[in-house]
Amino acid sequence: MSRVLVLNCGSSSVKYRLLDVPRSPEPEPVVVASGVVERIGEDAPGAPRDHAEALSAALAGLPLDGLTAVGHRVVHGGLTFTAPALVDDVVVAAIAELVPLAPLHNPANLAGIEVARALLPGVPQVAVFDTAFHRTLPAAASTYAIDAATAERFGIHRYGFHGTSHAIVSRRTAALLDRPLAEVNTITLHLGNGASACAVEGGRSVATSMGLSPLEGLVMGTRSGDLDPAIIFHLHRVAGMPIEEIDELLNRRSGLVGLAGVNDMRALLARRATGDPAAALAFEVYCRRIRSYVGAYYAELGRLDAITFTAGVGENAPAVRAAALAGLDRLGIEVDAARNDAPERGARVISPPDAPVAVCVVPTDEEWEIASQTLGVLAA
Ligand SMILES: Nc1ncnc2c1ncn2[C@@H]1O[C@H](COP(=O)(O)OP(=O)(O)O)[C@@H](O)[C@H]1O
Ligand SMILES: CC(=O)OP(=O)(O)O
Ligand SMILES: [Mg+2]
Repeated sequence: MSRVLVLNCGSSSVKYRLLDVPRSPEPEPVVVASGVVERIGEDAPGAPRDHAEALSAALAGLPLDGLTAVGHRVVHGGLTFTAPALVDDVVVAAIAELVPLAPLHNPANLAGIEVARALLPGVPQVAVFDTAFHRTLPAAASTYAIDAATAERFGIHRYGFHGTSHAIVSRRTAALLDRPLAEVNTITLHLGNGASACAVEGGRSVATSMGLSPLEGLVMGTRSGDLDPAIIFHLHRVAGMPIEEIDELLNRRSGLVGLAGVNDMRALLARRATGDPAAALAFEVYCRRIRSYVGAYYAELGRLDAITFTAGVGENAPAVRAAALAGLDRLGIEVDAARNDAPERGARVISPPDAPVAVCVVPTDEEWEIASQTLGVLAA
């Protein structure tokens, strides 16, 4: 039995989960404790001042005796990290060097690592990167068509994110269909606050919608996803917006919140149900973008066995699943209304029985994937 603490440190929150993992062959982890400390750095009574205070609060009272390891979610591993890494000073320095590529995410991840090292001396710490799963992208998929020397010099490259989720969800899709992973081609749709699509060919990521940063691709709660880069020049030159303000606009005031004033899909669906035209349009833009990626990745894969929805929206919003895949029956993609609307929670198929493409809902479990990769590093 191993006990692993998984930490996902965001800019204003720390999510933690303590897992007991029995020995193989088929380890089913037991969640000992889990929770979230929010509002870090907010100027409010009771809000933790910084990550150190938040993490101390989270760890207080947890049964950490005999802890085997701490697994950290680190969003950006650049090209440096193709696999999870045992944390030492060299790894910390390498993650710090990647901060300019993920200014919203990596500093918080790094703070979590530093604080956990200080609070839990002697416990091995492992960094598990969102980007690592996508290091299998073929060059043609990871290369932006800009001046090659400039791209090389400044690390302009499609890195991809949500890799732990796309990895575990594509594996669980193959298991759900009772087929070997190596034979299954899947499009995984991770629709949470951040959202990304991934084409997975026999377990390997071959295309993904997030790129240099987690801003590209699908429409998200507060992020725009894809847009014409000239919009940025226009806002700068014509609207006179400083670059920092445009960054903030596209990352925090766009997507669903920009279009309809709410970033939460539940709130958006409630507004749409009242006939709010802005909410209806935001929903259409959100679902249409997903459909475009499904079409593109189907073409990329050539043969498609499954489309899998996951994360908060993907697992819980039948209306999004139905609308995103509407009109694709000529491609063998169909959603069965009764199956889609059934209030089930586990991994399940929602397409009609003999459909050529299995449409699935598979709950993600990034924490379990991080714990399992963490133990993998220690075993290596
Ligand atoms: N029952 C539901 N119906 C529709 N959307 C939901 C439901 N439950 C959660 N969501 C949405 O899931 C999103 C959060 O997804 P989650 O995967 O938890 O995000 P995070 O990226 O923070 O891990 C929110 O937009 C929320 O509205
Ligand atoms: C990379 C990313 O977008 O992460 P999240 O969905 O947690 O914001
Ligand atoms: Mg998430």
